[in-house]
Amino acid sequence: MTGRPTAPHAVRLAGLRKTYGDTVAVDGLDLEVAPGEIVALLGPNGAGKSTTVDLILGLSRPDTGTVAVFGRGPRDAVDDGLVGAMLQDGAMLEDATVGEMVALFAAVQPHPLPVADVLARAGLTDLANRQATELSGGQAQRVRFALALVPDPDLVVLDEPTVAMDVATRREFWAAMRRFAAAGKTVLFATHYLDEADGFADRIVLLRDGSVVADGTPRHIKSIVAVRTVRAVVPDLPSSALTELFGTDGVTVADTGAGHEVRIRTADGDGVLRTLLAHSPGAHDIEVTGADLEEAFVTLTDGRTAR
Ligand SMILES: Nc1ncnc2c1ncn2[C@@H]1O[C@H](COP(=O)(O)OP(=O)(O)OP(=O)(O)O)[C@@H](O)[C@H]1O
Repeated sequence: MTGRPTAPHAVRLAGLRKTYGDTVAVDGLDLEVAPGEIVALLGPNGAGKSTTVDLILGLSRPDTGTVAVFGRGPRDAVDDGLVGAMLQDGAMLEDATVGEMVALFAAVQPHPLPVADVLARAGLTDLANRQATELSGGQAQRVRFALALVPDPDLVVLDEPTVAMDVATRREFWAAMRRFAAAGKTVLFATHYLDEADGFADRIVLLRDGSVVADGTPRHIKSIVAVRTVRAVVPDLPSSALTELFGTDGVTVADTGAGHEVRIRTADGDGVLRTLLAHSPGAHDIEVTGADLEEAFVTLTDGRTAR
């Protein structure tokens, strides 16, 4: 099949399972990504992100379940130039410049973007004549990004795209991705970086042990766990009373001289605040802060943190 897709889903995974020996890398994964969505696959080491990416790109086959990319098999979608991929370990060609590498890849695509255009979009115009093997880690990542753009794809799939990029390069990279997505394209990226998922994706799929444990906007993920931190200085209660009221789990008490500074992590910020003020009317410097994605992630993955 050729031509631009009209399928309702950019990616559709159904009942996907992939094992390596005794290791279940992907465990009954169902996922639908609509055209135009920007989706982050977020999870700790070994959650199954790279395996899922490989299955979507047709680089490996599932034990059971199905993968459809714009309604086609993943290999067909790639061959038709619908998918651009940026993998963690894409090798650089020996004896080729950056420009030559991009041109070589463009030559085998059904509807490539012009090479100069790709180089400009990836911020590589000034590096076009550099040997591909003589690039810094961050520059090599930009070449991988350029190769993902070459097919003029409708979907890009990125596995940990900003590893090895410094802060400025990372910012430029996401700006380029935003321009790509603004044209109505679909982006699916795997990441450990909570701030990137939060800042760039409009949907986060949180994976653990090969399954989806949460799926929604960053705001939704945070609302599921509704973690709040209540902080206050309590001048009129001993720390034993604070422990009696709030327990020790998620509670820290520090002696400040002018009283105790207490921090309480809770799903019920309002309730904790009411109890605190009922027992300590003199409590002051009170702060209630909402969950950030890091906290949501830790809670949803049973305390296991990203990298
Ligand atoms: N080729 C392989 N052979 C054996 N086991 C594998 C292979 N690829 C992945 N695994 C195992 O499958 C599980 C999922 O790995 P995967 O690389 O998909 O996770 P990930 O979320 O991408 O992790 P990371 O963030 O560390 O890249 C892990 O337990 C991993 O050790």
